[in-house]
Amino acid sequence: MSDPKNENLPIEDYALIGNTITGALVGKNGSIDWFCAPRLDSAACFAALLGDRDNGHWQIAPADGTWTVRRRYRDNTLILETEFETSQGCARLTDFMVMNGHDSEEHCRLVRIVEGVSGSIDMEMVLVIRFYYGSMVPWVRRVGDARLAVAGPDSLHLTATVPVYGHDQTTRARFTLTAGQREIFHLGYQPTHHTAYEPPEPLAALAHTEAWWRTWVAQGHYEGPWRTIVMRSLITLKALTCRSTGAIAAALTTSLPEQLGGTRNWDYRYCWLRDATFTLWSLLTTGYTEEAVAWREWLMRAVAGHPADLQIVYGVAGERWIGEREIPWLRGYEGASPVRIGNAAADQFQIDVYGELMDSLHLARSVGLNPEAHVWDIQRAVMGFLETHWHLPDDGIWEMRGGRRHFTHSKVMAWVAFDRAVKDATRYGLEGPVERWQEIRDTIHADVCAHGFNVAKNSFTQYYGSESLDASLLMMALVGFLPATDARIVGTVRAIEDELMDDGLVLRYRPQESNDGLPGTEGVFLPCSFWLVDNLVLQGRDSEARQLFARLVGLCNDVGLLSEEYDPAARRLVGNFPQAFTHVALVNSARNLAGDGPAAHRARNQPAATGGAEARR
Ligand SMILES: OC[C@H]1O[C@H](O[C@H]2O[C@H](CO)[C@@H](O)[C@H](O)[C@H]2O)[C@H](O)[C@@H](O)[C@@H]1O
Repeated sequence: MSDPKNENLPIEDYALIGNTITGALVGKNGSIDWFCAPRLDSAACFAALLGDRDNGHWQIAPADGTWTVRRRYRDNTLILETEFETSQGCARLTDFMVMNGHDSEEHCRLVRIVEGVSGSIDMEMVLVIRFYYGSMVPWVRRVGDARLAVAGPDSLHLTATVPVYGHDQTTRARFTLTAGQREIFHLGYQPTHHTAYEPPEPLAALAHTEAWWRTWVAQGHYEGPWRTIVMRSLITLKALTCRSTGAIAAALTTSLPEQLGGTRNWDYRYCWLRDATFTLWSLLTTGYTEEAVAWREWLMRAVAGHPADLQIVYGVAGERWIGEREIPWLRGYEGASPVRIGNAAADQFQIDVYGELMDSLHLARSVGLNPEAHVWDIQRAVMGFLETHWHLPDDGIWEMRGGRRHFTHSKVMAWVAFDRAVKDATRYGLEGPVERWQEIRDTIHADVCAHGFNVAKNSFTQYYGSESLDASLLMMALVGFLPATDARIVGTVRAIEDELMDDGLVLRYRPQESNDGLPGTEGVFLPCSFWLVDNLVLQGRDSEARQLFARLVGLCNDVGLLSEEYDPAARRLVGNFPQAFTHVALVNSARNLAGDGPAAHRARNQPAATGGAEARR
């Protein structure tokens, strides 16, 4: 039953389950092909997603291998139900990770309940555990009714209501399900040195987990249009937050390729200041304040130290060392290699993160989440660093590896940092130097308008003096740098529509024009496509905005999930999955379309529209 062809499933065939410390991807074939434990940035013990079946997976499905599948999440939860319809009848598989308030970050429990719905179906379970990213075969032994798999520091306990047997470094079970019959499998991770293990009572855990998610959802106040898809995005964002540390990861996976068969394969299981602040915007403005407080505490711990040592990305507990390396024994998703863990972007200098940081703390204050006094002290220290560094070239929002430049978007975000510093100091009576910040803010504005705008193209461009376009410029109006109706912004949006789109969706930039230091190319970037929706809304191009939004929502898979990018030629999702950045952008656009989103909120902060005469050069 387990796929003998060893082919990877399409990315859109996966659904997410998780416990807000780690998560797993369940395929439409009932196979869990990606699972890192105990944290989402720990080593994977199922890594078939990035290699072969033998790199670790756990499949429960009808034995004859031919079925049709329907899937859904139980309403407002992260509990997945997969129904297999076969010639023998129908079976329902319910998958979830136990939400247990008392669980430490070192434990994690996966439960799979399979029920006969009709007929009498032969079922099979195949469990291949390979610790350390698919490389380590564990020693498996019986402990009472359970099987215990151990490899060094990691162990997994399997309990099942049907007999299991070991063969060829695989644990298997075969059983027949009749209508109304229920069988339960449970797999728990814990560090090997924790000798005592207590499996949960699965049905009580199911009820508790369902109630946990419903209670969480009920805390929010999003009632606008597209509620189903927006709530699924918010639940996905919550699943990517780390309950124990407050961090917010960019995605669940590493190395799902930006181009099928390509080398642009990166590890996203970390906390980017940029992605996390964006996520915060979505959660905070839909009523989820607890996550904002937890993230702010995470942030203050992570950035503690000299402002010059601030990184753009950290491990989920704030670890600074997340050095990038390749995993040569994994062949890569559909052969896209290398598979990388860690991320060298941690050593980059990216000016936009200062703007995102100041903007998110500004938002937190504006919704009444008044931070402790030391938060402003850290912000002032960060601003002191930015005063002497904003004018330097940097690596930019897209983390290009082709050398530092004066990226226009980076300078705009430096403007945001000074703008929000001035506003916070003025509104809340906080210590300045306000006048100096005002001066620098105005200097940066003039600098961007003088050097980032290309008269011939009637557009802002990727970096000072360049001819190239870049979708990050769509943020200029969204952060309030200029009004969306300013002639220069209108020109930039038009230029992006004319030159930076593929099949009606937005590319980040054209790699061949932008020297990003990498071979190959990539798909269209879904967050940027949502940013275009936001700009269209702000320019009053409502029906075009709605049309584009509907197209983007249509790219969600059957359970409402999106990755980072989309390949219009192959008509497939590409890049890491599910991706916070994309789901944030979806939530923001839905709210912007309803007239109550961040774009409108930030637009209220911006200077009056001008014809842009001062920008001519
Ligand atoms: O495409 C090259 C870069 O891709 C990754 O960065 C992207 O993902 C980050 C996390 O979502 C996001 O913050 C960034 O803006 C994106 O460009 C990767 O992490 C980089 O190492 C890589 O150079």
